[in-house]
Amino acid sequence: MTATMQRLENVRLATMTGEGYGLIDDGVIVFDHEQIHFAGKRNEAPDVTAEIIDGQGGLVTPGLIDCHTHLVWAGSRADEFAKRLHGVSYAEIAGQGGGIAATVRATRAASEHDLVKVTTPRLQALLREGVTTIEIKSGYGLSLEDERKQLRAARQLAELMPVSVQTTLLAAHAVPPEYKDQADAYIDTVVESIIPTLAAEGLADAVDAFCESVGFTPAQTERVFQAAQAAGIPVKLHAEQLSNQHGSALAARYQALSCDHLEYLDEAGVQAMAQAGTVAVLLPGAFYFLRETKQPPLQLLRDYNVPIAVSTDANPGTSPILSLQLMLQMAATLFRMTPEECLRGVTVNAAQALGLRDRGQLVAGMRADLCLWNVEDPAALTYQFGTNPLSACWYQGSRR
Ligand SMILES: O=C(O)CC[C@@H]1NC(=O)NC1=O
Ligand SMILES: [Fe+3]
Repeated sequence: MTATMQRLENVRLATMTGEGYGLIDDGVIVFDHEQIHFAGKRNEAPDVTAEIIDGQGGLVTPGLIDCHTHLVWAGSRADEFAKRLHGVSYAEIAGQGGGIAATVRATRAASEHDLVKVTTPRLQALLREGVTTIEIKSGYGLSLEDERKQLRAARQLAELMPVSVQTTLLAAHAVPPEYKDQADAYIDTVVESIIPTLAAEGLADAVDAFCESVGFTPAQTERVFQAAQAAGIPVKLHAEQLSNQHGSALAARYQALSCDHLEYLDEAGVQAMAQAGTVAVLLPGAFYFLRETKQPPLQLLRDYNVPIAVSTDANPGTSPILSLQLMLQMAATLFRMTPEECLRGVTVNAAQALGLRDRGQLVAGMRADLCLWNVEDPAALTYQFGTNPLSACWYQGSRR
């Protein structure tokens, strides 16, 4: 134990251990910059010299984890949003050079510094709501130089702000304009150059792909997985978002950390994910923004004990949403997840979706990333939105 020991008391702990909240009333949590040293009942707490913090009867959870974002991008698609509401179709907008291509053009034109600058307020919005770990994907560069630029910007944000960033290389997000109608040739570049080069530079903690009728085929996706495997990097997948490409079963064969979206996931895919220990990441923001109607198979995921995470999918096209607390509410209201499942979805299960075992629960030995909330019932974190009940947040034992 160190001189900077802190003892947060007079709180209720949502440890996120076991199946539900793992609640402990009249709790105490003892921590420093290195780790949590004790989380449990006051009468079992160690007698150590520490700075005492009165939690005033609030609720303590692990720091929140947003495990699926495209947070680094330049430009805006607000104009497309307006056009759609004026009756212009997606196809017309794409034909006018809109969609992901518009964000690719703007991101390619931005410098690494520009990307850090425009992403900072987005990240600040998420930190204000208690996010202490975030995953940030590339995927708007679609060339070695521009994918590198996005991932370097993501790494810089972790240096500049009190948050842990996991990067994901999503070069297989879309076919860039210079490879129009040559998807296989672009995948050649992705697997032969972009993945091995950026893996060697330590810029990618995971590799992802968009396996979809409007994205890449399962065969092209598998080539991406094989390149990631050769580079020793785990994979995840945008899967079954708009149709059933059986991408989840493919990802499970590569022990994917997670499969994400999953509105069109079938039982074979659920079974494969369960056997591989792959996490299901549900993205209610994109479901809502696209006015999707096909629900992810929540009961099947429960029946097969597939861990379920929830995330913002923050991106300029299908989920321009910078509130993880709103995702808790939407996951409950739109997908009918229970409040316990929702909170587990942004803590312990979100950590597993990123392959992280040192966070997401209030357990001795884990990181001291903590949120103190001005609520009594943990369900209030899922029930309400538009108000931020966060009283205090500690990142690696330091109050933010
Ligand atoms: O429209 C965008 O900018 C990204 C869309 C986003 N990417 C993906 O693979 N699925 C999505 O919903
Ligand atoms: Fe996404």
